[in-house]
Amino acid sequence: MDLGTANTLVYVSGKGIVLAEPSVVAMDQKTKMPLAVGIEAKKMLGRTPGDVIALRPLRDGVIADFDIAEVMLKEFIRRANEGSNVIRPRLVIGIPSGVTAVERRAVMDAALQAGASEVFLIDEPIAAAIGAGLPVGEPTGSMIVDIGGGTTEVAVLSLQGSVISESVRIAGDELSDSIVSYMKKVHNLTIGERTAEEIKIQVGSAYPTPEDNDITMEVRGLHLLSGLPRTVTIKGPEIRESMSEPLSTIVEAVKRTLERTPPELASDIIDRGIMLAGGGAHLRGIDTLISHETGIVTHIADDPLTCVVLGTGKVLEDFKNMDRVFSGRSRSL
Ligand SMILES: Nc1ncnc2c1ncn2[C@@H]1O[C@H](COP(=O)(O)OP(=O)(O)OP(=O)(O)O)[C@@H](O)[C@H]1O
Repeated sequence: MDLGTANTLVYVSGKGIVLAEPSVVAMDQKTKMPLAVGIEAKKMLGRTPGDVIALRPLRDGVIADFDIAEVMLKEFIRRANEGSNVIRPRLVIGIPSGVTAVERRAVMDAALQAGASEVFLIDEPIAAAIGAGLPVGEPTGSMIVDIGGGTTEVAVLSLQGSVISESVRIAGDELSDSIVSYMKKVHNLTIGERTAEEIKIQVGSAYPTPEDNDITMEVRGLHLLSGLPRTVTIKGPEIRESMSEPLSTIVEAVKRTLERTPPELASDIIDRGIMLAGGGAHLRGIDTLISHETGIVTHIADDPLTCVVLGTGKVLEDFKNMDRVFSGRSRSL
């Protein structure tokens, strides 16, 4: 399972990826009953009546609301397990490398309470690198940059382990938040997080291109001064500019990791290049920006959003040979 801030994906041994849903739960505030989990709940974000709330139980890659996370995990495990005769499955979960022991424990406890028989944790950068097809098991350096919703994970890996790694709690969510602030400050327009994400995906970019100025989008929101709905047309370059701060934090994390990399592994990375994974790798021009700032060729994984779950899946399928990759393990029930 890739238990992500933005999306949760589940891979079942022998079947492949069986579930990919937003990490969102809609609850009835009065009865405390879940009304929807996943895609249906995401549609409700920012659009709920008074007694319904749509929540994201994870923030910055870690569990922010334990009870809601448990509800979500229970439902996803149920859906992934439908039609199978396994009652309490064994679970491998990818989590950010920078989390504390308490945060790791919270993930294991939530998964056990949600129905898992045993839980293994794997650091997301290792899972992402395995999923992206990097030769993680060999004595050669590979660099992975996984830009998710809540965290950006940068790691240099060799022999199934992470030699140097850095996890910053700045990723796709902060890029969207910067757009919300920019729209408020410059266009006097209040927009929700879903609209900001749409802007980021449709017109956002990390590096200038000649066609940038032609990319426009009509954005609807509430005008701050009149208090009424208003439509504003925005252009690519202003949105890129609005995201410059979180983008430079991501680039700095990559540079710092490179500076700390032992020379032999650095030479492997120059040969192989940097691999980008996570939904943020889809941001237009992010590969060019990182390549320009580091001087190292940067590739985007084939399907960045599925790298972590594919990596956990490969570990699950080859459990005996991959036991060194786990960073945590619960006692079996
Ligand atoms: N085309 C796109 N352009 C820019 N950003 C995108 C695009 N598609 C998805 N994203 C962003 O990718 C992020 C989600 O990525 P992903 O599913 O890898 O994160 P996650 O695993 O849930 O998060 P984390 O690993 O931090 O817990 C979101 O912020 C989303 O807005």
